[in-house]
Amino acid sequence: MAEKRVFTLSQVSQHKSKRDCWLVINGRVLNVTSFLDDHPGGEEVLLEVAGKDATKEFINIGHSNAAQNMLAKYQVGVLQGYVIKEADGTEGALAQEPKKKEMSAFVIKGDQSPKYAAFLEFFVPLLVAGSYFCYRYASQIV
Ligand code: HEM
Repeated sequence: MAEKRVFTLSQVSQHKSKRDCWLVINGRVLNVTSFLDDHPGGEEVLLEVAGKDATKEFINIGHSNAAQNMLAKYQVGVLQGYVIKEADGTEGALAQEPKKKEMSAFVIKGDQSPKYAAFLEFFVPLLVAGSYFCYRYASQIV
C-alpha cells in the first residue's frame, strides 16, 4: 500500500540526483531512483523534473492507465496539503450522483403529459377553423 508520510516540496527538492531521485505526481511523493533505468521515456526526462512537481509533465505525455497504476509502487508519501483520491475513483462517482437524479426527475416530469393531448390541443382547433373557411369558400362559389 501507498505510504502516508507527509513531505513539503522543499524536502522533495533535496532528492534530485541520479542516485536519489524523487518527484511529485498528483500529490504523491515518488522515489523513482530504481525506475530511472526502466522508464520507457528514458531517465533524462525524469531527471529534468527531479525534486519537483511533475504532474503537468506526466499528464501532458498522455501516460497510459498502466503507467498511472505504477505510481503507487514508487510512492513514499504525500505532498503536504494534498488529499489523495483512491484509484477506483469512488469520490468522482459520488459527486456525479445528484446530477443523474436531477436529470431523471426532469425526464419523468416531461413524460407526464401524453403526446396525443398536444396533438388534440393543436390540430383540433386547426381542423375546425379549416373546415369553417372551406365551408365559407364553397358557399361563395355556389
Ligand atoms: C513514476 C512516474 C512515471 C511512470 C511510472 C512512467 C511510466 C511510463 C510508461 C509505462 C511509459 C510507456 C508509455 C505508457 O504506458 O504510457 C512512459 C513513457 C513516457 N514517459 Fe513516463 N512515467 C513516469 C513519469 C514521467 C514523467 C514525470 C515524464 C516527463 C517529465 C515522463 C515522460 C515520458 C515520456 C516522454 C514517455 C515516452 C512517450 C512515448 O514514447 O510516446 N514520464 N512512462
